[in-house]
Amino acid sequence: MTQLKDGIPSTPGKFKMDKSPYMIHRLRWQLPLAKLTFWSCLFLGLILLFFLRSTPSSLSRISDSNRRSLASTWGGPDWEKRVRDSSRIRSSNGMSVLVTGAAGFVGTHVSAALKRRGDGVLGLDNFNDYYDPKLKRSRQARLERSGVFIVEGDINDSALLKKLFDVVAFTHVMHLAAQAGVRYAMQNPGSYVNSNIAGLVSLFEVCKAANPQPSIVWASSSSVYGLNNKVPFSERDRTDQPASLYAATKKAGEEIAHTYNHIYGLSITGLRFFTVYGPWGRPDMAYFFFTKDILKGKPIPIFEGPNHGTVARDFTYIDDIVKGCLGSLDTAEKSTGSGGKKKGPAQLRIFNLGNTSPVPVTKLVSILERLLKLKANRVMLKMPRNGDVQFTHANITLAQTELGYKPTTDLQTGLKKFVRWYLSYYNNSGRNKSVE
Ligand SMILES: O=C(O)[C@H]1O[C@H](OP(=O)(O)OP(=O)(O)OC[C@H]2O[C@@H](n3ccc(=O)[nH]c3=O)[C@H](O)[C@@H]2O)[C@H](O)[C@@H](O)[C@@H]1O
Repeated sequence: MTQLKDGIPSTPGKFKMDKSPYMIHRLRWQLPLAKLTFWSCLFLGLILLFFLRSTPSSLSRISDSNRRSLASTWGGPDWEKRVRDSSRIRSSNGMSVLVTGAAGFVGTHVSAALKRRGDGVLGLDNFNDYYDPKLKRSRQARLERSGVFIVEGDINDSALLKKLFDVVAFTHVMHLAAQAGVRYAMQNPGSYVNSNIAGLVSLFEVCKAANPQPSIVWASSSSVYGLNNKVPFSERDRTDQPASLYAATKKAGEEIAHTYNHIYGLSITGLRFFTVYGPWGRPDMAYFFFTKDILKGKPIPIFEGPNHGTVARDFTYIDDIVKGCLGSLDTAEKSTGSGGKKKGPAQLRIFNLGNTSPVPVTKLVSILERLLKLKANRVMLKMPRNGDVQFTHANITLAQTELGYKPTTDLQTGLKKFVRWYLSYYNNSGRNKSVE
């Protein structure tokens, strides 16, 4: 590209006069053939340059992430032993669970909880840099101390997934690997398609072919309710008006789950998480970066709806979500297929996992101010049209009945635990101070 750029003549003024069709006509006949060929090549080159430059940057980002995943190494007797040891069940009636996205926020908590109660747990994570990978490495170190091995690899790597199922007959898959974040979908759409659609299909393909087939629980999102304004959101409400590409990929995931259940007899449970927060959380989420910016004295952009309308979220504490995930795994029926063939109807479920108590974002900031003993520099902004919805509110009756799901942590209590963790993680440990 640089070469083409460098090839632009230093006297581009010559081209300016070409605006007149008459001049073009005259030049075509007057210039020697060689000159004409030269200018034609240059013109074509410029078109090519323009085309290359206008290619969405997201595509180059996809290939970046592919390159990263290709760089991952796996295999060999030592590696297989670690995989087997980590997946070994240590309690009666325990399960052997492959947790994708194990170095992520929800993945790390679910993996730890499963391990604590004696289930076999193997993590899988590609450690991408959507947010600071150092935080993911810290979560990994914690999990490793409790005996959970995280395989470094991508859910789009079918060979790796097949290998994992060759080494271990997983009874369950907890699929939490995804490209998260509502607003980032406008910057990097390809990443959402790559992880939330292609990655999901890649995982289902391997699960469907496995013998025995595992039962699958996976993370959908409250964002599938999109522009639905019937509150509280019930699983029966319409979900065909997503407000972001992120939501659309999660909704697509729900439909893809239906087909794999229908054709191959895979037992699949989708969980619609409602704005999960807590210790070891995601730095891209508002409660996390508000905390960071209040501490730094930086402005806090707070979105408001039309006519200064309140923007609110059904913030749900991580420990409650973990209980919902474990309840889903525990009540998941077996898949009915084997070797890629369906033998009978299989379970297909969707649950809301929320807190049933929406809180305005302004209130979230007030709680943080009290906990941090600092005044936030609030900047009220009209909610940008970048995928956000004005409010979320879960009806959790179904999860209550079927999973025994009962959230117990209010936002004040949950944020207190988050702030305590945040201060100890970033302030007390010098090695983490650089985290942005
Ligand atoms: O419930 C979900 O399914 C989704 O929850 C969150 O999405 P969101 O609720 O938008 O969470 P945040 O990005 O933390 O935003 C929380 C609230 O703060 C507001 N906000 C965000 C950013 C900002 O600069 N200012 C601001 O007021 C948002 O409008 C929203 O009401 C997660 O980021 C998604 O990955 C997840 O799927």
